[in-house]
Amino acid sequence: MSDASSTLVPSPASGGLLASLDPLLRPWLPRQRWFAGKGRPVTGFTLVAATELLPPGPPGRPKPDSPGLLHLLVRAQQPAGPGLGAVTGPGDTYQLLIGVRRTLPPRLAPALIGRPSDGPLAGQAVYEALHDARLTEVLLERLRLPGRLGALRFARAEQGDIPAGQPARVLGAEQSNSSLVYGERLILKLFRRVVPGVNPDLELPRALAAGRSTRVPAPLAWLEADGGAEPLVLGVLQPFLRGCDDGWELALGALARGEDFSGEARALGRATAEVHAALADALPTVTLGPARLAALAAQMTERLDAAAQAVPALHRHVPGLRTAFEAMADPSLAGSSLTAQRVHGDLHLGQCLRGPDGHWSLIDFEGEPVKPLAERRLPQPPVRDVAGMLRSFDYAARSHQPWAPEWADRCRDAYCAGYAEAHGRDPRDEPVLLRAFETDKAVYEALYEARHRPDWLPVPLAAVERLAAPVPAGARADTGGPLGHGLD
Ligand SMILES: Nc1ncnc2c1ncn2[C@@H]1O[C@H](COP(=O)(O)OP(=O)(O)O)[C@@H](O)[C@H]1O
Ligand SMILES: O=P(O)(O)O[C@H]1O[C@H](CO)[C@@H](O[C@H]2O[C@H](CO)[C@@H](O)[C@H](O)[C@H]2O)[C@H](O)[C@H]1O
Repeated sequence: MSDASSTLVPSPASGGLLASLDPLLRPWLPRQRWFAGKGRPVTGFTLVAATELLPPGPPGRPKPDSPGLLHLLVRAQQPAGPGLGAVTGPGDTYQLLIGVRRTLPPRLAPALIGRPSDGPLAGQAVYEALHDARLTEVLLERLRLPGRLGALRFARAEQGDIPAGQPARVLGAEQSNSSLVYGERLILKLFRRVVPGVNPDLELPRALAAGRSTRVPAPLAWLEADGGAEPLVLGVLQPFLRGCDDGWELALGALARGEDFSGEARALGRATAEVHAALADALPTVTLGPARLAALAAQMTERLDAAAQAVPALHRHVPGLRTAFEAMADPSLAGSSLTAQRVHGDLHLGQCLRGPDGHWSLIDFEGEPVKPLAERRLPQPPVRDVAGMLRSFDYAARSHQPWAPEWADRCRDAYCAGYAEAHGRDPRDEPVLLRAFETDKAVYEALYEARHRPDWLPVPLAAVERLAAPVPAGARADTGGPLGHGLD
């Protein structure tokens, strides 16, 4: 363990701090859902930055035991794992919000991280601050007032109210990050694993807001830290879309009731196409000629090979899956060029929220969390998002007992039809591309599930089996064709 700072200046309060937190954080961090380095031991921590957002009150007076709020950026040292990609190499940086109290009220007991035995916080309760209403209020107040504090910078959008005094609740634990909902009016997403550079989850919603898109909540404020050449985006505050249902829950509900979901799938296709059109208007597009398409195919093959090292069940499918990427690299099959633009990057049913009026919004533009930031920000063929949604209908159908393949086929078709209505291009007319992107996504999912939810691994593996089968020439990607479930 070392307290050496990197490019960020630790506050004076940080001396010896990390050494005393180390024994607490080592077992606690890997248990967190958002911890990206699962499966490898944490061998130590380096302090990147420590900022006191609220100094703890002195015990006794004026208020007995008022809490302190400490903002920490810590680098967790881990041995690199095989095939796990750059972002989970040694030294991912995590954002922690730490509450400190001498006496922990019983309601905060589940948030306890531990009590350091030495150092500046010796004997005090150190806990996850997001569960303490007093501390989440401090965070909101900071976001209302732009400015700097230590390594942190608070910024506000030119437009949009941020109401004060909103009580916060922590959103459910099944997230790659952590979110606080303030008074059912605002939602603050706090990124957990943070990297320097422009974060697409701030960049794209801001660009869409500037273009007056109604499909994405506009950022109201954000929090960054100095990160050398480029800042680290730590959190984004947005309006909370009240009374929304997410597409995943709605799809599972429809399945459970034996209901068709193709009307919603069609509306989702339209919403996706609208967001794509707005992104293409707002941000640069590029043409991918044969060489760039071949390079893209090569990257997908590399990802496949790396994933197969980490997920042995993928091994026997590698030759079949490679054919999907080879076909994409072949201009006679895939066409000689296509347009790439900024896309969502990790679109699935859980990222789609339907309002009480039936209007669909898209959220979470962070991209696939395991990919390096630079890669997530590259223009991509929009079919990447389409493929993500097609996979999601398949996921929903597979998580239903009994498996409902026709339900998924209808949704997949309707989604593409809706997309075509709003965009003018039907994704099913590009079966080679669609198969390549669906394959790339299923491979990503296999890696994701192996790492985070091993019980779910059979879901992407079933798709892998289907996608590894050779495609007859001239086939169209519809429910009766090679991308449908007929081959399962
Ligand atoms: N603006 C919003 N309004 C309402 N709910 C939201 C909003 N943004 C996010 N959510 C809810 O928060 C959950 C997690 O948000 P998300 O951005 O997907 O975080 P993560 O990247 O950690 O998964 C979503 O599934 C959704 O239920
Ligand atoms: O929402 P996140 O940004 O955290 O995305 C990650 O987690 C998702 C699961 O929560 C994962 O999505 C996969 O499972 C979904 C069902 O839970 C399914 O609808 C998606 O199609 C499937 O990809 C996503 O891949 C991952 O990046």
